[in-house]
Amino acid sequence: MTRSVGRIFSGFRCFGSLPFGNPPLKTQCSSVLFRTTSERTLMHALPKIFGRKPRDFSLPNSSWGKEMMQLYNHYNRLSKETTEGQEDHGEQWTRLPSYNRTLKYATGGVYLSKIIQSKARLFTRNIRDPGASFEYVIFFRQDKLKCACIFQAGHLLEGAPGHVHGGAIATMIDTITGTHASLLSAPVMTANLNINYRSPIPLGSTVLIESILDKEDGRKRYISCRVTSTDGSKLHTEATGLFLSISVSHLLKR
Ligand SMILES: CCCCCCCCCC(=O)SCCNC(=O)CCNC(=O)[C@H](O)C(C)(C)COP(=O)(O)OP(=O)(O)OC[C@H]1O[C@@H](n2cnc3c(N)ncnc32)[C@H](O)[C@@H]1OP(=O)(O)O
Repeated sequence: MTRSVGRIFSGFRCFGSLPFGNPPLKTQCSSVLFRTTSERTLMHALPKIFGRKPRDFSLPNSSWGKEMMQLYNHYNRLSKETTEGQEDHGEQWTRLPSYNRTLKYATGGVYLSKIIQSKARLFTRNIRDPGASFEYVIFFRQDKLKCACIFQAGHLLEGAPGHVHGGAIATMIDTITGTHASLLSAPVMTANLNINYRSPIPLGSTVLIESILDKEDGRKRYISCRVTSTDGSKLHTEATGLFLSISVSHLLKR
C-alpha cells in the first residue's frame, strides 16, 4: 500500500509540476509539458483506458467574448511549440489544460480519486452551461515563474448587484496562485490568502489575473497576484498567498 501510494504520489506531482525543482522528475515532466504543442499539452499523459477524451475547459467556447478571445489569441500566439534541444526566443508561455476531475486525470490519479471521492469535481469547472460562471484559461511563463489568467465572470457569480461576488474573486485568486504554487511543487495546500478588493468587477466582464512567485522557503511558496482590467489600466484586486507543499498522506487523513 505504502509503495503504491508512493508511485501514485510521483505521478500526481508530475501532473502539476513543471520541469524544475525536482531533478528526477525533470525528464518525465518535460516530455509531458514541453515537447508537445500547447493544444496537445498533457493530453498525451492520459492513459488510454479513459476511452472518452475528457473536456479541456481552457479551450475557447461560444460564450467567450471579444476581450477574452483577443487575450487568449495573444497568449496562444506566444505559446509556440517547443521541442527538445530547441532554444526559446522571447516570451514563451504554456497554456495549462483544465479538467473537471483533476485528480483522476493525473498520472495514476484514477486510483487516488477513488480512494478520496469518486464524485468529486473541480469547483470552478462544474457548471456545464458555457459562460454562466467561471470561464478562464491560465498560461504559465516558465522563465519568469509567472502565470497569467484570463477570466470572464458569468451571471451566476453575482455578489453586489451587477458585480462579481468577492468569494468568486477569491476562488479565482486561490485557483491561479494555487495552480502556480503546484507547478513549482505539487501537491500544495493554501495556508493563507490575503485579499484587498480595490474596485468592483462588473459582471460579464473579462479581467486579467497575473501571479508571480515572491519567495520560496523550504515547503513554503509565497505567491502574489493582481486582478486588473485586460489592458492593465484598472486595478480590481490584489492578493498574496502562502502555499505549503504537503505529502499525499495529508490528503488521506480523515
Ligand atoms: C489543477 C487544479 C488546481 C486548482 C488549484 C486550486 C488550489 C486550491 C488550493 C486550496 O484551496 S487548498 C484548500 C484550503 N486549504 C486548506 O484547507 C488547508 C488547511 N490547512 C492545512 O491542511 C494545514 O494547516 C497546512 C497543510 C496548510 C499546514 O500544515 P502542515 O502540518 O503541513 O504544516 P505546519 O503546521 O507544520 O507548518 C509548517 C510551516 O508553515 C507555517 N504555516 C502553516 N500554516 C500557516 C499559516 N496559515 N500562515 C503562516 N504560516 C503558516 C508554520 O508556521 C510552519 O512554519 P516553520 O516551518 O517556519 O515553523
